[in-house]
Amino acid sequence: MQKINDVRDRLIVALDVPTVWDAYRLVSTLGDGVTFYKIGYRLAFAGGLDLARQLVAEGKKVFLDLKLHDIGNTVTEGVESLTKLGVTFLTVHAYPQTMRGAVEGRGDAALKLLAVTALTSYDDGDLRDAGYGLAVRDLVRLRAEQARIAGIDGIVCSAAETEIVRDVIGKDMLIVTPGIRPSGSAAGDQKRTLTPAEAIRIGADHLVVGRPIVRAADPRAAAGAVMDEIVAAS
Ligand SMILES: O=c1ccn([C@@H]2O[C@H](COP(=O)(O)O)[C@@H](O)[C@H]2O)c(=O)[nH]1
Repeated sequence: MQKINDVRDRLIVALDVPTVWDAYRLVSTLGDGVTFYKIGYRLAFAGGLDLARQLVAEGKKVFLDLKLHDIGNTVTEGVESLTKLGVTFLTVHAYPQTMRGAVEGRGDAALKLLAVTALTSYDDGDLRDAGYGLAVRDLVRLRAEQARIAGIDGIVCSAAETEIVRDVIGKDMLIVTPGIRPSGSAAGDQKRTLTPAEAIRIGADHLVVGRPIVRAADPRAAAGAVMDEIVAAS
């Protein structure tokens, strides 16, 4: 069982902002209440890797959401480079070759690899459009099983699939869930959403929240409200 010692680590705020300066301002606004940040494409391509190093040096945890996917050797070499950043989580797409390459590249480093099963903005129709013959739940189940076999540390899925995934991966792997929407907040492009309380109650380990906090009129209050829900449901 992966133990989360500090309940604050269960909330991961997605730093989906245009510049490193915006990111710093947000981190400073959120203060000690938020300990874990996700850096995705927007910021990674705008100085976000240096920011990741800096946040780690300041004692924050960082989830690098790069969703790597390439031939195995290239993934291995990319992951080897990323182990030097000191971040906690890195995502790869849950394709068997990709995951095996990532595990090889990670080697003995402390970095935890997360496999993205089916993006939370997808429903069964989107999967059909992309050429898949499986429903979301079946694809998530298959990929979670392949991730376990490949030696991956955790699964990214909608919290709605937590029970299916837990059944396949057992207690020793993590379940990290984007697509979290506090009640009343806009879903945006997310199609498979749950509230923070629902996600925690059903057994998700970490919740990723972006726009409901980042775009809130008062991000600190929004993050505080999500954290209160997490604590109450834990
Ligand atoms: O399946 C996935 C994988 C990653 N994400 C990322 O999480 C955040 C969610 O942001 P919101 O603003 O709360 O929707 C975003 O950075 C995505 O790239 C995901 O949503 N779904």
